[in-house]
Amino acid sequence: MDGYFGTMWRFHQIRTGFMELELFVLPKKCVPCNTKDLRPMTEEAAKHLMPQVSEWSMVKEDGIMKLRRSWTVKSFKKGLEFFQAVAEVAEAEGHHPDLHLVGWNNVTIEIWTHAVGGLTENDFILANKIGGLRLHHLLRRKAVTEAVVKGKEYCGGGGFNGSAGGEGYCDLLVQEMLLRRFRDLNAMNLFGKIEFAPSDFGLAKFNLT
Ligand SMILES: C[C@H](O)[C@H](O)[C@H]1CNC2=NC(N)=NC(=O)C2=N1
Repeated sequence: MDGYFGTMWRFHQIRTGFMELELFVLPKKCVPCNTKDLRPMTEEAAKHLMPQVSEWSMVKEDGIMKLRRSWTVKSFKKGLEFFQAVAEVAEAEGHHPDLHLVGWNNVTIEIWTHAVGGLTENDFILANKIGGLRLHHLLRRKAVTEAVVKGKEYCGGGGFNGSAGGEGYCDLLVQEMLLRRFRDLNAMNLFGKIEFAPSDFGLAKFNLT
């Protein structure tokens, strides 16, 4: 059964046995912010949609709800390149984020609908499109550091060496945890693909391609 939630949401109610699954499908395109009777969504409605933009957080400042996400870029100039890529998307959507570049390499983007002083579907659409940009070449390779740290944590004495890859000794349970973590990092598509080759005698190798 399909239904509509608010002006633009379409969701499918899929009866899977006893459970009713509601999948919210983001509309493809922003609407002009001066569309008649466009109004800010409630905090409840916004929370319902946050799983669609899982890498973003929802914040409230001076009573205004916004979507926020941060990255660390390789350099100041790469930060501006990052903004340029975001600007292309924003211009195409006719909907614009607030861009912050502080401490030369810390990027934060906030998205909200100024015309209504809160969140609308446009903000979620734009967040999704920004999240879909392949910008890992501009970003500091936190993922590997994180994976290395995780590796060290998980592997105790063994640990990993090298930032663009490495190997370490860890038991199969730890390998399973690392595999899941690397899958999450790869799914975020923020950095190069991390190949993680667990082996059955505890030698876990990973490489950032
Ligand atoms: C008419 C056009 O939709 C408006 O000027 C747009 C431009 N971009 C915008 N971007 C955002 N984030 N909020 C707005 O209200 C907005 N208004």
